[in-house]
Amino acid sequence: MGSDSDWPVMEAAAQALDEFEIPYEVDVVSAHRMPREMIAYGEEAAGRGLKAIIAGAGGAAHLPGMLASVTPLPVIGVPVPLKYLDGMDSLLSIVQMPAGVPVATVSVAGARNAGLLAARMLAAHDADLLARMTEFQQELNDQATEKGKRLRAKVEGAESFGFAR
Ligand SMILES: Nc1c(C(=O)O)ncn1[C@@H]1O[C@H](COP(=O)(O)O)[C@@H](O)[C@H]1O
Repeated sequence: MGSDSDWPVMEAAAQALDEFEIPYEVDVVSAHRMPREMIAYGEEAAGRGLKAIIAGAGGAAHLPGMLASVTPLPVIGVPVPLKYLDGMDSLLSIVQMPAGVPVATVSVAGARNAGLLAARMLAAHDADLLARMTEFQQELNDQATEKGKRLRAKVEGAESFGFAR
């Protein structure tokens, strides 16, 4: 991430990876403030065995795109909302990449989905992880079904006491 101040948002990516027991590293690598280190980080990532990079940054968020330009690994960008502009600045600077240099951009503050997307990328080549991802999706399905059931019971219960829908 561009700064340690992004961690409260980015932590959700780490939590998602924890849930799938995927090892990861966390670091501050700013394109603006430490350009040489950022280039070295990107250039060395694949050789060090990393499989994907989740890059979160706020404001004029050049980090995800710059990393994508120096690594062949998939890069997932997380727009981090700051005090002004509600994250629109970060979203637009991450999502509007020129053709040839892709960054998979998640929603503003969508770090959990960034973690889950990285897990899916790894799962494409890992049968066990793929099975766990399928199980996870089934749990989401079951939870949504349960929510519908609870809501129907509540509304139908209210009606039987004479409340309007
Ligand atoms: N967008 C970038 C980059 C970059 O893109 O290289 N480096 C830092 N930042 C962002 O600046 C914001 C404020 O950082 P500070 O809280 O350290 O002042 C953070 O959201 C960071 O991601």
